[in-house]
Amino acid sequence: MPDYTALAQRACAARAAAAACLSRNAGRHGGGVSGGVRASAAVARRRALALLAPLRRRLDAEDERAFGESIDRSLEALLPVLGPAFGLVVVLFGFWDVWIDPVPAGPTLQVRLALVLAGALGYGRFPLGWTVFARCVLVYGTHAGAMVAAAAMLDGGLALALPGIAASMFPLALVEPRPRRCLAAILPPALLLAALAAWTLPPKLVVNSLFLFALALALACAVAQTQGRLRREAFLAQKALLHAWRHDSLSGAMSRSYLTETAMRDLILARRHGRPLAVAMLDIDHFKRVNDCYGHEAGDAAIRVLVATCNAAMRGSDYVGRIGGEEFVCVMPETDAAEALACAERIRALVEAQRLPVAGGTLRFTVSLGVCVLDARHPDWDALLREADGALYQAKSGGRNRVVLAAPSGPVFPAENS
Ligand SMILES: Nc1nc2c(ncn2[C@@H]2O[C@H](COP(=O)(O)OP(=O)(O)OP(=O)(O)O)[C@@H](O)[C@H]2O)c(=O)[nH]1
Repeated sequence: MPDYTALAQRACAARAAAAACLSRNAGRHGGGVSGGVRASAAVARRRALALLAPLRRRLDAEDERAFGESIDRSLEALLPVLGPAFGLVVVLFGFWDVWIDPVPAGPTLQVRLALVLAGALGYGRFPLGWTVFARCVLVYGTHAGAMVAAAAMLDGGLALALPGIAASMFPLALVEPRPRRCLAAILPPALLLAALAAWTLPPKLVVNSLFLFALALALACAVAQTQGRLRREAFLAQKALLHAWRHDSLSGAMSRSYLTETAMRDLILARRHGRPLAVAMLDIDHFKRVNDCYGHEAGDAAIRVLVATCNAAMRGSDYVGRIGGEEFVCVMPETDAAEALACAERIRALVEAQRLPVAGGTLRFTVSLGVCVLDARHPDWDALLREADGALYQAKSGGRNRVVLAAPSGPVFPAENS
């Protein structure tokens, strides 16, 4: 029976300690009214952040890095197309200069051409070799800068060209959805615009132009933010799909298709470099009995334990995949027959030593393994697997709970208690 009096006394003491701590903090931060104002500001900030949460889709650090790399890859592919298209538009706007004011149209065309040519260095990876983001800043900065500078050379041209200059921010916001980076690219031509507007336009027009530009900038940032959120969601969905395709949902082992794809690549590499590669095909012994005696949940638990055991017994570069109900294949690159047999025996012994608490008792089970090492007799992955399957069949028919090497004179590891 709990001592309720003692519990109540402890609760009162805890409340008093918390109140003392709060009043100490209030004193430290100015206390009184200003402490209260600060607390409500913090609450308001928390509420605002909660409201904005759907817009601020956050990924963990690893996903954010992979997401950034995917954005960089798409930028890398788009820059050689969008960059020259933007450059062409900037140069063709020379006709607009002629229409607005033919006198300075020659010099404005020279400015446009010079800046576009300078920016063209960033269209491809060469000759600068900069990161794609740095090249994006160079291309956008010079091209938008050319529009700003040429418009400023015309009488009242900056105010007239403002919609065109502002519109150029939106394609950027679509291809670079990370708002800070987007802003970093927009900032240099925006500062140029502010400086030249202040210099060439009457004060009212300066205020008007800057206000409209700020409005367009805010909209472009909102586009980048929304685009970023949508693309992050698409990135996560794609990652989940890929994971589901690559892994068995029950055991976490590789799926059959992903295992085959990965193993075929390793097999080609092993053959090319003359390196050894071994596979072990394994199958739980009398698994039907496990299911019948302890139920399917216990059978599922045995499958998960088997995969965890394989992963624990193998090197980090080895991998295991599920190719059937209770049939698995371990692939061991850079592994010769002796090492593969030792690893397979380790798996067999570890599984045999397991005691799995399940409903209705403690489950013990064993596995049989057929090991095969890649050699000239195996033209492809299927041939290697066929031979490992043959060795597994021998292990089963030889009494189960054992390892057999797929070679006529290959060593066999009989189980101690089989
Ligand atoms: N619990 C569970 N059972 C499965 C799963 N996949 C296949 N099985 C069962 O695995 C059993 C396979 O039995 P068999 O192919 O007859 O082989 P076995 O009883 O292991 O006998 P041997 O392989 O000859 O030792 C069947 O009863 C399947 O229902 C699974 O994901 N979970």
